[in-house]
Amino acid sequence: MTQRTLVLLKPDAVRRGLIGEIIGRIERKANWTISALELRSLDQDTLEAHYGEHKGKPFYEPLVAFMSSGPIVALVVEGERVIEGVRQLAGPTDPIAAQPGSIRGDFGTIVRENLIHASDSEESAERELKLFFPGLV
Ligand SMILES: Nc1ncnc2c1ncn2[C@@H]1O[C@@H]2COP(=O)(O)O[C@H]2[C@H]1O
Repeated sequence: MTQRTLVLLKPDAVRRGLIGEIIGRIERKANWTISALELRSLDQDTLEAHYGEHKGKPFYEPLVAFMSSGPIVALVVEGERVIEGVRQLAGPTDPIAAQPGSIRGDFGTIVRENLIHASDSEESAERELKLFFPGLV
């Protein structure tokens, strides 16, 4: 089942010099392809659209502030079962609960600053890819 997913390397990953480390882990999985990649800063509209489901939750405002605190790297990754696969590489949301060996488990301690976002379903991937890479066919 070939899929596409949106991956974001969050501002903490960029600040800490972990772009290569994290992208390397994605590249080393067999048969996946990075088909788009961009370093950019996120505006408020994009963040509101991306995190709309969390609006009103206590962590929403600090999350949006964090995500606009520096550049992120946005990637499109394609391949067999890539949606589930990248989320396995990332580990669970809370880096302390994440297994060592996963990206969050190896590098994170803070729930908000958990290094990486990856679409959680085909529906989310479709919506998020349109938002971040509107020119994608
Ligand atoms: N309880 C929480 N406290 C702080 N940040 C959170 C909490 N739950 C989720 N988040 C952040 O909200 C983000 C939602 O998208 P992600 O799963 O990529 O990563 C999540 C964390 O960065």
